[in-house]
Amino acid sequence: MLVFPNAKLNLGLYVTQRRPDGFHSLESVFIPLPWTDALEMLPAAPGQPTHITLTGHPIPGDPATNLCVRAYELLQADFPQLPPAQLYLHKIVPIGAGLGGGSADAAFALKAANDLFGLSLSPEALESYARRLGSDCAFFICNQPVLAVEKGDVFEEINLNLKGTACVVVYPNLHISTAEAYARIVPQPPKFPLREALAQPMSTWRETVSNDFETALTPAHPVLADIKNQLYDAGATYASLSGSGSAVYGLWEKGEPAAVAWSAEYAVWWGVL
Ligand SMILES: C[C@@](CO)(OP(=O)(O)O)[C@H](O)COP(=O)(O)OP(=O)(O)OC[C@H]1O[C@@H](n2ccc(N)nc2=O)[C@H](O)[C@@H]1O
Ligand SMILES: Nc1ncnc2c1ncn2[C@@H]1O[C@H](COP(=O)(O)OP(=O)(O)O)[C@@H](O)[C@H]1O
Repeated sequence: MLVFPNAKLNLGLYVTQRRPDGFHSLESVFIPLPWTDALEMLPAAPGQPTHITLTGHPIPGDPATNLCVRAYELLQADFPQLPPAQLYLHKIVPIGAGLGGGSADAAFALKAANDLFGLSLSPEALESYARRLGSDCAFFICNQPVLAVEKGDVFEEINLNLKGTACVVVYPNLHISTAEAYARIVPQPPKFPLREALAQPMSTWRETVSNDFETALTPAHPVLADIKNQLYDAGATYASLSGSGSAVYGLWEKGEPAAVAWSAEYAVWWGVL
């Protein structure tokens, strides 16, 4: 079974509270971004253990602890009938970019195992496995725009239609660890409630929708502000850091992005949402 785990963008991100478990409560709207990896899952050859073959961007860490393998093993613990699996992951989405790529791979591995081996798990059951793998992993089970609260793993519906919006995402080849990014934040309530702000025309978001990580990380990484300014110069209606960075995106409510000569060291995706 071949699936294409997609990235996500955060529209607004407010870190509101430090929780007793050391994690943080947040408020953010997650939307799917059609920048994808490719993940294939099939039963392993007879006598072979579960194994992952990795191509594309190198992924830090031991392949045996790759999030796709961990997702599969989590299901195997509850469904001993699952055979060893052979996984192939071609990594395209930048890592440590605030695009949730690793979480997407894990969520799509859960969904692929469910379909391939007929486990008949509901979306809610898959979400509870996903929550055990990462805070933003559960989003990728239903993979539609939501207002995320708590640890980013509890969702409220939001009426937001960005279909047809042009989008440019720029990753400046800067790996920012999510844990370190959270450590730089002083939690506080949002200045403008996110749901209400996003209900207004996109042209107002520049003044009302922000990302606490962008404020905290830009002084140490001025390249983030440079990219954002270039996106606005190219006509973006709204531009922001995604998640804990370092990818910065622009959205065009109408029209097309003007051409920008991005550094050859950057990874750039553009398309329509
Ligand atoms: C910041 C966000 C916003 O969408 O996205 P990314 O920038 O990673 O894409 C997410 O909260 C990232 O979620 P995820 O990447 O799944 O984080 P996890 O693996 O669960 O946690 C990594 C580390 O981030 C911190 N963490 C994460 C989530 C949260 N609500 N509070 C936290 O304090 C903890 O220090 C944790 O050890
Ligand atoms: N399949 C995977 N793809 C990406 N990262 C993975 C994967 N499996 C494990 N990881 C680990 O997860 C970390 C965070 O990855 P990622 O989800 O891309 O970050 P972010 O959500 O900040 O963009 C990486 O540094 C890597 O060590």
